[in-house]
Amino acid sequence: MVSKNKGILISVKSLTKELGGNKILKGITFDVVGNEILALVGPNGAGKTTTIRCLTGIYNYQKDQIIKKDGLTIGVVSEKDLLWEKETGWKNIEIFREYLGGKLSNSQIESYAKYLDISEFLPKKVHTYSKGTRRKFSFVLGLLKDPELLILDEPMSGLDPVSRIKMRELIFKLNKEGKSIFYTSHDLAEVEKLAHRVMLMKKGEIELDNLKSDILSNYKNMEELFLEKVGVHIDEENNEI
Ligand SMILES: Nc1ncnc2c1ncn2[C@@H]1O[C@H](COP(=O)(O)OP(=O)(O)OP(=O)(O)O)[C@@H](O)[C@H]1O
Repeated sequence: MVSKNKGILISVKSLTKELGGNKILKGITFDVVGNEILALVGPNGAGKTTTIRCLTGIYNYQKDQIIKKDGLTIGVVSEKDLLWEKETGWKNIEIFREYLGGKLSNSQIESYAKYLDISEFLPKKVHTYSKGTRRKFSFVLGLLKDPELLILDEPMSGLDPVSRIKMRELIFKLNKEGKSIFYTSHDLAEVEKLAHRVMLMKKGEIELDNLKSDILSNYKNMEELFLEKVGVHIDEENNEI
């Protein structure tokens, strides 16, 4: 059923995180709202994965810095594919279902796998999967709980162009069905196509948080915004390396 709920799913308030004695997140504040595709972009090392690790509970945080809606179900696709290598795809599904709980039936899983062209791999052991197949398989695992919110860390990295288009269409479909998506990406053209709202993070701070439509009324494209916000000027005619 399509939910029109635009309420707040996660409220992040002045979130800080220190790792190895360095302040990685410097008091970031934002909301993840219902029925939205929210993209988090930013240079390498900005703190995107750290933010996701806090949201998904891999890193601890102060209770009042992240407040989740009661009963919120979250499906996660981490930056690294965390899979049982010596087991088959189906066995992985069984294990994750047991540990995380899962609502999806095997036939629903099959249909996602078929759409992403990986159903032939489900009976095979995970260590035989290519990088792209792993990514797609991890995405299917993220759907196991039929979650209200999907948190995806670079879900399309390593995917070929057709697979990217398919995953984008699948994310659109999941969003139309009522799911919210919070994801990180370095592919600004992709973000321009997929996201409703964009947050740009730099050195552990949120530099910009705006609707894509508003951004594109002020900038030629996401790349222009990104370069301005990270403070890079590229002279394309006299570009020296
Ligand atoms: N366990 C750790 N100990 C110390 N520093 C860490 C640790 N994990 C990450 N960092 C540092 O935290 C900063 C943010 O890292 P993070 O992985 O969140 O960035 P990111 O925006 O996801 O980068 P990328 O785009 O490269 O994936 C980096 O400077 C990184 O070196």
